[in-house]
Amino acid sequence: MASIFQIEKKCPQTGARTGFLFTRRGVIETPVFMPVGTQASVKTLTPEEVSGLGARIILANTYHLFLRPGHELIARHGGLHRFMNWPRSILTDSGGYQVFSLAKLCKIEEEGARFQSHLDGQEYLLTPELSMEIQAGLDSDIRMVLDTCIPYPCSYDEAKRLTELTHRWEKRSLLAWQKNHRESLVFGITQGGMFEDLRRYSARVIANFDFHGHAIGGLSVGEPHDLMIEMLEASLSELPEEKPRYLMGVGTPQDILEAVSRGVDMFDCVLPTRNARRGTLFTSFGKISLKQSRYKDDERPIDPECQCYTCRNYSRAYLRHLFMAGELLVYRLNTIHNLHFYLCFMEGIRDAIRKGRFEEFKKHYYERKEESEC
Ligand SMILES: O=c1nc[nH]c2cc3[nH]c(NCCN4CCCCC4)nc3cc12
Repeated sequence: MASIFQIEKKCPQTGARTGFLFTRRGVIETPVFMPVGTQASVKTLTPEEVSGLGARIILANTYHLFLRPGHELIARHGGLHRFMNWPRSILTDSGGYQVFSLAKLCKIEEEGARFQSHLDGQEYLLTPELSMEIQAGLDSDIRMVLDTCIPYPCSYDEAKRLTELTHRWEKRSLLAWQKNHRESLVFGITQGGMFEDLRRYSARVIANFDFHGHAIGGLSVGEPHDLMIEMLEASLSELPEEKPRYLMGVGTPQDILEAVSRGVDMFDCVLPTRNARRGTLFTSFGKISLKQSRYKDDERPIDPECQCYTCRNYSRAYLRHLFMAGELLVYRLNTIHNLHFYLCFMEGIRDAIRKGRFEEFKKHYYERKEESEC
């Protein structure tokens, strides 16, 4: 498989590295955070605003778009890029996790995941082949194999059974992709539950298929932070360094920093966008919530060190007023700020690695993280 990933600089003290990921719709600097655009929209922002914040790849969900408006409609309208006016790269998750976390009465069978739509209760069978067909209709640039996301907690035997089923689904996914999807990239997903031996086993099996990149799945599913890191390390230890590693659904700035230190290149998480709509804002000194009355009369920006449009033009008092009044503008202003924070955080990580100062960057982050709120 042609190399679609080029490592630029490695941190001598940790596993952190910068690199470039090449899709047919552009070059992506890594480590990268992918804003989540589940239903063909990064909620409350236009594609121009998302691009203007520096995003070069977003995530969309196969499960949601299959159920509504349907991948065939989107295909008739020229594919997802045309449909949502986003010309840059799109990664589509395959639906396994959403079926596990959203659908009703989900039954995992050898053939696929049988579930009832959370929208209207209609029954579907999502197979590896159908998942690839949907992602082809969406015409996404990076397509994820169909996997089962193993719940937490889960017994060893059940985790082993679901991991081996996932491996069979991934083989079928890859065969389906090889048949008529070669214009895109295809990533495998490791599982293994919270068992170190299964994590290593799954990573070895997935690494032996011929994927462009490897995702670490089944984490950030409610497990303690330390267990997530332990399972991440076990998975990474068996994945080839020369291919991109993608930690699915992660995460907080701290989780991202710890995962970058261990050699993860790609991230996605709803936190910046979802928290924005809940009035929770990320800052260089921790998080603040507009629900707190202390901001009622506070003329300062969310974060005095932030240069985003929101921080250059609006006060905490104004944003809190909008939030308490239910004014829709606040969802946009908060999302602009939180996505700017995450994308700037990633640029800071890349810059620090390139300058050989990643350890210093990490130390500075932890020093500031618990600063008393300003
Ligand atoms: O194992 C997975 N396979 C396919 N997609 C996934 C997506 C995932 N997303 C997460 N976690 C998302 C956690 N997120 C944190 C912020 C609040 C909402 C939930 N784990 C995942 C595992 C998988």
